[in-house]
Amino acid sequence: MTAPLDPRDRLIVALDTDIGSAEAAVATLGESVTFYKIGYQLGFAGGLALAERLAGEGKQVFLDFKLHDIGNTVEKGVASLARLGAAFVTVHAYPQTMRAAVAGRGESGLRILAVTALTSYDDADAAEAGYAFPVSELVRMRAQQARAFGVDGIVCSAAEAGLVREMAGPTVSIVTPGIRSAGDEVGDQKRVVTPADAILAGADYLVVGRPILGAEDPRAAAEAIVAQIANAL
Ligand SMILES: O=C(O)c1cc(=O)[nH]c(=O)n1[C@@H]1O[C@H](COP(=O)(O)O)[C@@H](O)[C@H]1O
Repeated sequence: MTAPLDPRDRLIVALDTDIGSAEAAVATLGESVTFYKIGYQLGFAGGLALAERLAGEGKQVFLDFKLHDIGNTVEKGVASLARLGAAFVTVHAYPQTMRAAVAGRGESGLRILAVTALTSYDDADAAEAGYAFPVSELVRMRAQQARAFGVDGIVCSAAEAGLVREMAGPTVSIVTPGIRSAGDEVGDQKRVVTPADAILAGADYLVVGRPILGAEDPRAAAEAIVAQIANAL
């Protein structure tokens, strides 16, 4: 297991918002959050500078760009991202892409996370995308390949965390979005799990966006999730 010991460091808050709201959220969340995710919405609108600033201030940063392209482009792109000081970057879990990303990160310290099957997909969505087997099979196959290519972590639903641990081995980080507490709006997520159940299933990190940023008191919402993580450990 590579998981950090402090329950607080296992919560990754997804800053899916504009730059002004992201800066306000970071100020409001203060010491309650140590790890932030910057994806398409913020990354393409000033978020890279914020990523560098947060990393410089001692926060952990996860760049969620879900890269997928020809090997040369992925390798060079990851090498460029490695200079920003982030802890994680996502790529889609295709063999060429995973190999290239691992080559591109080199010894930089940036860790490659392979996205197996998006948490907004269920078996019907997988069938619509042309897969003749259930989502869990896709996750199983991709986790096994990720291990073979030396990928550092796996993104999946916590519903598959046990399966991923079995396939990907003891040292890979398991990162789980699709986290919802009882009563939360599910939105477009389909494979959702509560914070406590995600930890009990073996997740190392929980990615949470709207349930925190959309809460009346985001700091209290973050603290409540950290408490649920701590209780489940
Ligand atoms: O790579 C991700 O972070 C990711 C993978 C996945 O399968 N599902 C998923 O929801 N995510 C991201 O996790 C975050 C979840 O946000 P909320 O649904 O608002 O909690 C979003 O930023 C998604 O882009």
